Amino acid sequence: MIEIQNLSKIYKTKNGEVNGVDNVTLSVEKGEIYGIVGYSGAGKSSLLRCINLLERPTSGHLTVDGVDLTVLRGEPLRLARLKIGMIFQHFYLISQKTVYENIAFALKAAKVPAKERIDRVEKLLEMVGLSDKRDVYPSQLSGGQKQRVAIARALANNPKVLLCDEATSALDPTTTKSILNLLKKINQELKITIVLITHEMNVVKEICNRMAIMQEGRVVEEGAVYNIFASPKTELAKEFIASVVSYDIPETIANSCEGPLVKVTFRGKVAGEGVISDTLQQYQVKGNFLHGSIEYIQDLPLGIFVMELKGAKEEIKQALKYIEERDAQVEVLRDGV
Ligand SMILES: Nc1ncnc2c1ncn2[C@@H]1O[C@H](COP(=O)(O)OP(=O)(O)OP(=O)(O)O)[C@@H](O)[C@H]1O
Repeated sequence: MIEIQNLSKIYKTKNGEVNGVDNVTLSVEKGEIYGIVGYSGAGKSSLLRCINLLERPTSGHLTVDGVDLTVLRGEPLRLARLKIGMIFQHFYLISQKTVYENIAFALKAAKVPAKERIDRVEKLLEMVGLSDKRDVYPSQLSGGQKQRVAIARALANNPKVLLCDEATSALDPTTTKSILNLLKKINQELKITIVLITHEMNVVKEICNRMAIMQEGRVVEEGAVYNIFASPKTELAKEFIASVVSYDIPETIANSCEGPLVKVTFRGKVAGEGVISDTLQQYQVKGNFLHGSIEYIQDLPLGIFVMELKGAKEEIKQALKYIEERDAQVEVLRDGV
């Protein structure tokens, strides 16, 4: 649905050139929810804004639904942009207009006849769960409700793609969850492809299928969210994952361990097969659990356990071999003393 090839965005400032996006290549498939994460200044907004040409890329290629947007200008570009909705952290609703008028405004701009507008706005309000707020002004709404109005407005012209710029960053955790559920519903029911940028890894874990991690304008890691959580390659990916699930053992605890410290990772249904208890039953080994959890990413379990193993060296070796044979990943974090 979105093909980005060698895309760069260079800003010219008084103090010289700044590389907002540096030679990024990635593709977003039709119907997926794609997350782009990175710290402040990584280039997320610049990249997102290039997708609908709010920023014109300095070089590179960009197609959305088969259309090369970079060659369009004027009316053809305006029409192509109608197929790309966008929502923002700070909603950007028109304060002097009611909820109804805010949404109808997007339809009016697209020259939808007045009669059709009424029906369409009613449907959109129902979709985002705000039919009862039709005639109130934005100042009378909570942050979550304002974002729902912004989502309805972004969907007004039946876009194929929805771009979300830190859409939940100004919301509390409960409201964030409800907005993420709404985005999931929109993705599934309306088959809209979603690209979101965020600095919160839990947002990506909650709803994205695939993701890219950006740093200094470049994509440093990319792939299925599950795979990145299960085996991150870069230090940056590990840092972002640690902000959601951390398996660090305090130094004092690690130092008091005599046996080897191992991290065992179970992917998918293996997580529920009781591999560790089978191992401890079959071998003369004791396991001292120091950390452990089963996370659910896109409803697929990912189990990670850190434990100290106690027993004879050979017996521990055999036990670890057995765990690996049962399709789990074993990483020895520290040898025993
Ligand atoms: N209009 C602009 N003019 C000059 N430099 C810019 C402009 N917009 C962004 N930049 C620079 O481009 C780089 C990437 O910024 P960008 O806003 O895309 O990052 P970000 O990851 O979205 O960060 P944040 O989460 O803080 O918004 C930064 O160094 C920033 O200072």
